[in-house]
Amino acid sequence: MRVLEARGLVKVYEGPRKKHVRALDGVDLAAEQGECLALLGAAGAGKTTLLRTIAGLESPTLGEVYLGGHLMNGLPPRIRRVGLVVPSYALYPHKSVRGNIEFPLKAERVPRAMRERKARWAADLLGIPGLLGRRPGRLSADERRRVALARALVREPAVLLLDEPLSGVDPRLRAAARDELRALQRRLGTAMICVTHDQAEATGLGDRVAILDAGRLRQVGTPQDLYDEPVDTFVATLIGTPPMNLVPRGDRLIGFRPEHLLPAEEVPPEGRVTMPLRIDRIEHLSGDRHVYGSVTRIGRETRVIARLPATVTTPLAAGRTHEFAVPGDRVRFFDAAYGNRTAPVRIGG
Ligand SMILES: Nc1ncnc2c1ncn2[C@@H]1O[C@H](COP(=O)(O)OP(=O)(O)OP(=O)(O)O)[C@@H](O)[C@H]1O
Repeated sequence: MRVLEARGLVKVYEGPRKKHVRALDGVDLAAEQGECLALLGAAGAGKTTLLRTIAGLESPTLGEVYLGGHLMNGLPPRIRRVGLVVPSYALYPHKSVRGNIEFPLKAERVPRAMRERKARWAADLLGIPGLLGRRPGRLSADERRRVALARALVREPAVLLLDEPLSGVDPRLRAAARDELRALQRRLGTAMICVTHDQAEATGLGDRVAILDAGRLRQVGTPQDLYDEPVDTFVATLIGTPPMNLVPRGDRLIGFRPEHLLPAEEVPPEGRVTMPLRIDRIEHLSGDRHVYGSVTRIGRETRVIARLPATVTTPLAAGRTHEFAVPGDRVRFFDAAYGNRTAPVRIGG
């Protein structure tokens, strides 16, 4: 079931010296019940504006927001079935954890007994029932994050909007925090939109990933779709580390991922594209070899990276040239002028 739909959202802000900023420039987006949609984009891409517009904290210049099939334009945030967590968590310092979690219910004049029951339920969900009497100032960053999530969940929203939910989490604990967030969401069955500027976090967290750039959605798809079938060089080089290699050839760019560029003897001859790679440097990373160098023959001489798994034991050394190859079905073609995906061209063996 579709719980959220944004249609043709445009948001124009008046910036300094009356210059207009198009923070959103025609965004169409939908989220299904139980789905986690990761919203990925660089600083200033419009991610926060999109969340705030869905939540009702900003009104769109053009376009509509539907929740549960109902038009939300003009309706205040408190009556929309959404929960929002901002990067700072924005907890009220003078209120206890219980006061913070109950706050959205109080604003709706929910009776005290019901408020207490719901706050307890949300605190149990986040594993923080022991903190209800504390003030935010006495909590760790992780505990504050849990309080903010409990407060966003207490009204049982149909859509949970999380702005950089893991940015305050110690990098070593992020994978566990991500799993926990997904488990929580599955249990509740809400839709979730998570903003991030980290591609690995977006593909790890999202059932689908929406890529926003300068207020426009470049592509929305499963992490696998974006990785295998990027619509343009922006997406191709954003998703995956190291990024996709792009070799200019006439009016095209020939794209292939570092993990698909292997010593030629490792690639079945049928349909492969071969190229000599002059090796500059080899890095060893958790069993893989990252080979840095330049390729020629298939296009203009270009620096590329090949990522070889530990199972590939071909002897290679800096300063040498070795024949490498990419399986034909792994090569992607882009228009050199605009970066859009194009039909394949023959580049020979
Ligand atoms: N209240 C505002 N008034 C004027 N311009 C704004 C306002 N809010 C955002 N902008 C501008 O709109 C654009 C999009 O901003 P937004 O905060 O939505 O991006 P973002 O993708 O969330 O970036 P970040 O990752 O830095 O938070 C930026 O150019 C920003 O400067």
